[in-house]
Amino acid sequence: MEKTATATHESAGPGTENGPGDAAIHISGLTKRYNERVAVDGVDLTIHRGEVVALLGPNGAGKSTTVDMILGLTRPDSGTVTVFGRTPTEAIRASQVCAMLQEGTLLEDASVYDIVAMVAALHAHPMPVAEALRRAGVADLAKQRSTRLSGGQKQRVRFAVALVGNPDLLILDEPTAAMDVATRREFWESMRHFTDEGRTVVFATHYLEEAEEFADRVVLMRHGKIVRDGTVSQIKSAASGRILRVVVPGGDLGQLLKLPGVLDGTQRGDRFELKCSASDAPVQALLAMYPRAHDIEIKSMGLEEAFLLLTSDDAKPPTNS
Ligand SMILES: Nc1ncnc2c1ncn2[C@@H]1O[C@H](COP(=O)(O)OP(=O)(O)OP(=O)(O)O)[C@@H](O)[C@H]1O
Repeated sequence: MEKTATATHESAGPGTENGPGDAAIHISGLTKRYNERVAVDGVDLTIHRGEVVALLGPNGAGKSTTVDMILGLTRPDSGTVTVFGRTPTEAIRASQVCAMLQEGTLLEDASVYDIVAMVAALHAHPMPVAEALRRAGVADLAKQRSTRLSGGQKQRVRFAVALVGNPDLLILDEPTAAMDVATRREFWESMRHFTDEGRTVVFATHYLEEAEEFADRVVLMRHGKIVRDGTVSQIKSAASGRILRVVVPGGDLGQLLKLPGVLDGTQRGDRFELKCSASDAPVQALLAMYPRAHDIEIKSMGLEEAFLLLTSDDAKPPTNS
């Protein structure tokens, strides 16, 4: 059976106004160690109702462990998690949260319809099975056995399983990992419909474009800690650098990397792409050293460059979080 977590549309439970009970998720000092390895390291995070939040970070950053603790599937070593003001277990018992996790097998030899219907029966206020199938784009697969589904189809069935509980909060761990481009687009369209209804969604992803397009807020993790938390544009501006593209006849990457304000770079023949600080110094120094440099193009960092910069081991710790 699919690993799911669920709850009802009842009141938020205990908690003060604008406090833990008011939030969809409230995390304080959350820490999890595996032997000597700290997977999640003192995370504080509040996610408000109606927010769509992307958890981003390189492999091993602690995203899945955080998600598992939000769902009560992993017990923290220290710190607390509340979901709508309750413990994760209470929220799950009360059926307010549903999840779509990375692994989790679908019941073998049952039809897609039966799988989703069985999960619906576990919930207090499920949505009609046909609606969950339609929203997840698997209505035409209703009679198929799960063993005969492709990886992307299985992911969509997992999505139907998560949706059928009709949750206020949906948690997704790399939901589109096995989907092709068209399926991914359909998935996010369906998700947009879901969030338009004012529900809260938290998703872990490696796809920066998904975070950019669908998240109100991006929480960037590295080595078990939150290194940035803000809107996509805030994250981009936190990595306040520039990308400098330039043709330098006879240029030498080693020399260019020594110029003031040049952080990193690549070379293809005479073409260079340099990651620079936001000041004018790198360009001035470049032209002083190579007056024949031409075709200079300067642009702000995109989310991908910001992500790489902020999650690299050389990244400076954030000053505002
Ligand atoms: N059950 C476990 N036993 C031992 N170590 C674990 C376990 N689960 C996670 N870890 C370790 O904890 C760290 C965080 O892992 P986690 O899976 O949370 O990261 P992630 O950001 O979700 O990575 P990915 O993007 O690769 O899924 C990693 O170093 C991982 O090896």
